[in-house]
Amino acid sequence: MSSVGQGSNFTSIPILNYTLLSSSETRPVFIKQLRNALINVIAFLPKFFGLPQERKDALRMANSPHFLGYSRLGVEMTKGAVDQREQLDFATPLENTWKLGEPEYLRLWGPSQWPAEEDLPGFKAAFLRYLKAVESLSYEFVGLLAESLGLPPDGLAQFFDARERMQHRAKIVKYPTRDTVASGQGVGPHFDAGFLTFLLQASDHPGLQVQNLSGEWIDVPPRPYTFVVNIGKALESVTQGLARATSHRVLAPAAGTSPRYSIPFFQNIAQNLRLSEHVLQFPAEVLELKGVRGQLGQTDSVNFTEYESLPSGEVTLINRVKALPRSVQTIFPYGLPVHGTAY
Ligand SMILES: O=C(O)CCC(=O)C(=O)O
Ligand SMILES: [Fe+2]
Repeated sequence: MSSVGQGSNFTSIPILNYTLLSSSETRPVFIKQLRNALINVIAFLPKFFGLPQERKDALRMANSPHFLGYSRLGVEMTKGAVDQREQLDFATPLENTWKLGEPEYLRLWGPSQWPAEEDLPGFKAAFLRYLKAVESLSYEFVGLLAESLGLPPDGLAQFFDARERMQHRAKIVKYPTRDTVASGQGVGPHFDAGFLTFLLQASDHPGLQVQNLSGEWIDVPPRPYTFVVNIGKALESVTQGLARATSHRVLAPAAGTSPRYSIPFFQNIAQNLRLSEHVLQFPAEVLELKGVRGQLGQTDSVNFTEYESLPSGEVTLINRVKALPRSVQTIFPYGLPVHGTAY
């Protein structure tokens, strides 16, 4: 498993071997289960995207107030420009408990739309296993991260509700080649929302890039059975910038090659937090590391800047509204619930 970000600037992506952290007998078992889960889900990607268009459209995101479902090529936008990708968003299992009068952002978590069993036997079961394994890894990582920043192992636990009341999101993504799409923007420059993203590059394609501390774009080549771990904007905020959010993008695969596939898992934080009310006390020697890093270059990504001022769930809703304007028109026919700064 690999990770971006380190004390000094980077021009290639550092690799972190999670298995070296094994201290108990259970970890190797967990790692084996995780690897099996990865192998099982990768095989479904061309199968799902190869379904007849009407079978995929039956799961359209506009059916879901939770923004979970299928988005056709050309409906999603980043920084106001169309992304050239097709995707199915789903999430860890959770019933929605929103009631009329409560904030709209509490509608964001709820059940997924899964492909019909007769269309793709085993799809739902394989992805539910995958979600469980990566969710568990993500919580372990948060504990390690807290320790690495000089906090107690549970020092970041206040940003999560009880596990059974949390929902984390994932999706499967297909990037067609430049032969068939209108631009080279697979997905434009952006930050992810919450704490950590575990991104599985599920085919052997270049295209993913991250911005280093000087603002240069660095390739992140896929390595079999590794995750790219992105730092989300909420984690940057609660760590007072010690962990800098990963600015990243995907370039469409070259003409004459084949489609690229990926599976990001986005670790959410609780929905009703105002991060400005949760100021962590880091040891002075850890805070000093920011000075060692020196002046940071500009990033091209501009989203999720509202964490300081708005409830965390609202920040996510603003992003969904900006990124998926067409789905929003159907989900909120009487007008948009929130208007964030334009990006
Ligand atoms: O497909 C990828 O490799 C990256 C996807 C991504 O950054 C996202 O959907 O947030
Ligand atoms: Fe991303």
